Amino acid sequence: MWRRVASLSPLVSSSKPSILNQGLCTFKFWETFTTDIATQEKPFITFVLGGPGSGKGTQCEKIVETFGFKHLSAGDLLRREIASKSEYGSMILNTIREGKIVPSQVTVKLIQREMESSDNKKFLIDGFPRSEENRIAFEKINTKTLSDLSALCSKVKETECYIKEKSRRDLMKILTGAEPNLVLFFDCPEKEMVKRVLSRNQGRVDDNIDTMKKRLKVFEALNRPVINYYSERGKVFKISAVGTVDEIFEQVRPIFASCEAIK
Ligand SMILES: Nc1ncnc2c1ncn2[C@@H]1O[C@H](COP(=O)(O)OP(=O)(O)O)[C@@H](O)[C@H]1O
Ligand SMILES: O=c1ccn([C@@H]2O[C@H](COP(=O)(O)OP(=O)(O)O)[C@@H](O)[C@H]2O)c(=O)[nH]1
Ligand SMILES: [Mg+2]
Repeated sequence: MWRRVASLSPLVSSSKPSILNQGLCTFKFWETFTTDIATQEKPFITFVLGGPGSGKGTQCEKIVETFGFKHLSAGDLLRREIASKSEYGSMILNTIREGKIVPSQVTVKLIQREMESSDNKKFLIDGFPRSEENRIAFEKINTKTLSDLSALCSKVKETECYIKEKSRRDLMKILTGAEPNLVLFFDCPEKEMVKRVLSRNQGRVDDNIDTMKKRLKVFEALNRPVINYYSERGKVFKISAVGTVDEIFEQVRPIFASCEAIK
C-alpha cells in the first residue's frame, strides 16, 4: 500500500520517456523493470516541517500512535549525540544554543543510520531538512543497499536492451535517491510559537527568548525555501497549527488515512 503510493510519485512516473532512450528499449522491458521497482521495499518518507514550537513533535507522536510510523526527530538525534559525548557533541551543542543549523553531513548520517537499522520503512522525519543544503544532502542518500544495487545492475545486463550510460545513471538515481513522498508543514503564528517554546519545560538549551528569536530568523531564511521547494512540487500539506492538539490532528489524520485507504 505505502509502496503503491511511492510508486505514484511524479519522479518515477514522469521520468519514463527521458530515461528510456526513445525506441532503444522495448516497452516490455520497462514494464518488467518498473514492476520490479514497485515490488521492492522502498521507504515511505514524510518530512515534518514547521517553525520552532509549531507542534511537530507533538503531532508526530499522534501519527505514530495512529498510523504506526517510525519517528525520527533530527533534533532528538542531535541531542542524543551531545549526551553520548561523541566527537561532534560540543559542536552540536554550540550550534543548537545559537539556533543555527548543524552541518548536513552530521545530521544526514544520523538519520541514515536510523533508517537503515529500522524494520519499519514508514518514516516521519521531524525537523529536517532545515535548509536547502540539508535537503540536497539527504536526496543524495542511497536508500538501497549495495547488494540491491548489484542485483539491479545485473538485471539491466541480462536484458537485451541497450541503455546509454547516462540513461543508466539516471535510472539508478531514481532507484536510489531518497525523496520524501509527502511533506507536512505546521503553519503557526510566531507569537504562538514563542509562547509554546518558552513554556515547553524540557530543559532544552535553546528554549529561551534569545535563541528563539534567532531560530525564527533562521526559519524564515533557511527552512522556508525548503517548504517552498516542495510546495512547487505538490508535496506539501499545510496544516493550520493553531487549536488544540486533537483539533490539529484532525487535519493530519485524513492525509494518512487516504494513503491507508489504497492498501
Ligand atoms: N496545539 C497545541 N496547543 C498548545 N500547546 C501545544 C500544542 N501542540 C504542542 N504544544 C506544546 O508546545 C510545545 C512545543 O511543541 P513541540 O511538539 O515540541 O513543537 P516542535 O517540535 O514543533 O518544536 C510543547 O510544550 C507542546 O506540549
Ligand atoms: O535537521 C536539523 C534539526 C535540528 N537542528 C538543530 O537542533 C535544534 C533543535 O531542533 P528541533 O527539531 O529539536 O527543534 P524544534 O523545532 O522541535 O523546537 C535546531 O534549532 C538546530 O539547531 C539542526 O541543526 N538540524
Ligand atoms: Mg520538536
